[in-house]
Amino acid sequence: MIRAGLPVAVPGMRVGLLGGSFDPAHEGHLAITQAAMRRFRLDRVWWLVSPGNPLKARGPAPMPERIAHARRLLDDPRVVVTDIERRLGTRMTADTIAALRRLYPGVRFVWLMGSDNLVQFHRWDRWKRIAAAVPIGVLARPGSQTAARHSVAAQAMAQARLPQEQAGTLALRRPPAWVLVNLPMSPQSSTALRAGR
Ligand SMILES: Nc1ncnc2c1ncn2[C@@H]1O[C@H](COP(=O)(O)OP(=O)(O)OP(=O)(O)O)[C@@H](O)[C@H]1O
Ligand SMILES: O=C(O)c1ccc[n+]([C@@H]2O[C@H](COP(=O)([O-])O)[C@@H](O)[C@H]2O)c1
Repeated sequence: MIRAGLPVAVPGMRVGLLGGSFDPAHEGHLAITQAAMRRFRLDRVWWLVSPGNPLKARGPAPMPERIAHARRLLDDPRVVVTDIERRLGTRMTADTIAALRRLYPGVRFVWLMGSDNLVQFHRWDRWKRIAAAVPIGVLARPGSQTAARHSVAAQAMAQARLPQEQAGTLALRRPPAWVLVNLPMSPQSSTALRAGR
């Protein structure tokens, strides 16, 4: 599939989707991206730089600034920084995923998130539809693993959880399917960077 301004992917390719504000991008994003590629056997990871998280009151820095910084930080041609949500006009993840599945038939998408996001995943718009549409790879983030394991979404999706040893099959699983993997964790956050810490 080739459409101006959108990343290229061919059927069968395994593509991880890391949505985020990236305000700014940091070592934590790099660490989970590398871990996701390795553990979930992904061919690519797309950083979906969000026009604005629907649950965050504060508006982020301008998109071109966030994208330029993310690209400067990256040194891996398998990772693509994209403003695809702005181009598609989607803001809710459920809509973004539906649009991507239409645009890229046969591509194996996996939604990626830090474990802090699993804690509040049940508050996302149509979260069950997201879980029914794509496998989900959750990456441990300091301070949130226990809450993530006991979260509303984790409990509701308990039957669909894979053991870590099967993480490599995630992209080929019929959703709902999810796994929480441990990794050498990064304490970095955009909030801390914005505060100059
Ligand atoms: N250090 C980290 N470890 C694990 N996951 C992370 C880490 N930093 C960010 N993530 C994950 O990356 C995705 C995008 O995160 P985001 O761009 O909001 O960064 P953030 O550091 O969480 O920002 P903020 O501090 O502004 O909330 C989310 O799924 C988040 O859980
Ligand atoms: O769709 C939703 O309701 C929704 C609610 C909260 C967060 N998200 C998405 O989750 C991703 C991580 O957001 P953030 O701001 O924590 O980086 C990003 O792609 C957001 O658009 C999506």
